[in-house]
Amino acid sequence: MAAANPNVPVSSRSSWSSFLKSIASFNGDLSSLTAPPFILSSTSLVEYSAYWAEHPSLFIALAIEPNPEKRALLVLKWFLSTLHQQYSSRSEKLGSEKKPLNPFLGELFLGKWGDDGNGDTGDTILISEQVSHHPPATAYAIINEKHGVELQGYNALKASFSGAIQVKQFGHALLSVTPPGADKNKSSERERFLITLPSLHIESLIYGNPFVELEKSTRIASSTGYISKIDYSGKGWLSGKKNAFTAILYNENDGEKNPLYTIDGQWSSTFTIRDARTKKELETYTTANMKTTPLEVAALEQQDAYESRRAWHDVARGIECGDMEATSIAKSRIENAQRELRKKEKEEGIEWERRFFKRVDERDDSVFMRLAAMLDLTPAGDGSGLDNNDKTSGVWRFDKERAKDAKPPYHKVGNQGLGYADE
Ligand SMILES: CC(C)CCC[C@@H](C)[C@H]1CC[C@H]2[C@@H]3CC=C4C[C@@H](O)CC[C@]4(C)[C@H]3CC[C@]12C
Repeated sequence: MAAANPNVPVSSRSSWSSFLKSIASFNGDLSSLTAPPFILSSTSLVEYSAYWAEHPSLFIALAIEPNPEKRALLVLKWFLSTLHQQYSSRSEKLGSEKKPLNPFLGELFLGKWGDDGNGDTGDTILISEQVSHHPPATAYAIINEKHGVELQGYNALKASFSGAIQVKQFGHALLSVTPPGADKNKSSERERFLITLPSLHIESLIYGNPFVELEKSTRIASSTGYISKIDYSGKGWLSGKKNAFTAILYNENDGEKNPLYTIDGQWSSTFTIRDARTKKELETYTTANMKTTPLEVAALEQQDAYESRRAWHDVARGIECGDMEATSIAKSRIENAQRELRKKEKEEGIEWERRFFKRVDERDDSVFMRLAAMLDLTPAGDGSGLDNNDKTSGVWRFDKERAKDAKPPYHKVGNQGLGYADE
């Protein structure tokens, strides 16, 4: 079937067939799959953290709303608005999902979104770091100082094959908002949200134009007592449409049988928000109407050696020119250097020091524990997290101290610590 596939370039048809065969027996390590060049992306997975805030005005809108119920709704709306960017922007732009570069330990992706012209957004900064290589785990922090909004999280994947590539995400995101009038420096005055990550699978692989479909659910709990439940379904399911979902928002005291708001539609195109009490339609959100704000990243020559685009530059160029030999030489250079570093660390009995994140025992965070309990999630009890510690190499939190003096652009974070062009 794949051999006659119009989505696969003629020169790649036989390699696509063997790729499909290799998937059927793969061991769950997505990075070990040798995919044909036309499906390779020159972007590293560490960049994907940016999808959380490509609409800065929706991100900061949370902090401007004084009513906690409405704030919870804005959080849900913002979360839903990120799904299009996270999961379908690549297939829309490039014609299919692509296989990203597998980040190396310590790889960084740093940038900022400036004011997006939709009001007084201020700067929103992004720090993304590969905190583990075996297993691969990425951590990120997205911070808008001006409005006191901060998102942080980490994620890792577990893949398997059963007719389709199935991917379960481990990890979670934590959002912290300063409501109007609250002091952003007092943690007791900040409102916090715990966000779980959806599972997904890859569709249309045999036709050569793979795309992501979300599965199962996302739950969001807020420290003011609101819970959102988003249930995903795809083409073969109830609504019959791809990328479909239904969501409810309720107060924990009322229970999910008494929702305050409902939202349904397709996360990749349009969805409708309704007041569940009056059944009144409040808003129809259309992804196509939402322009993304470009992330500003330092020029290559100003970047640190560990910054993703600089580190992968030669590999990316090889992929873009379809020069697989140059790609593989450049890739081996990175892999060998990493192997050397790991060897040296082992000899010295030390561990690679993460630049912006640290491992924590989340049981020390009582608000987090309450949010987890609201969603019926329990840590393993050994400090290994809500999510299997083996899969994420620990519970990762942003270490503000380490980033304290940092202001964008984060040039030259290298071995000199956090330094700037103007330093
Ligand atoms: C396209 C086929 C041939 C290869 C398989 C590529 C795999 C590795 C790709 C396809 C879609 C990708 C996912 C798409 C979106 C996200 C959300 C982001 O916040 C974390 C990474 C995550 C979860 C990606 C992980 C890697 C992924 C699962």
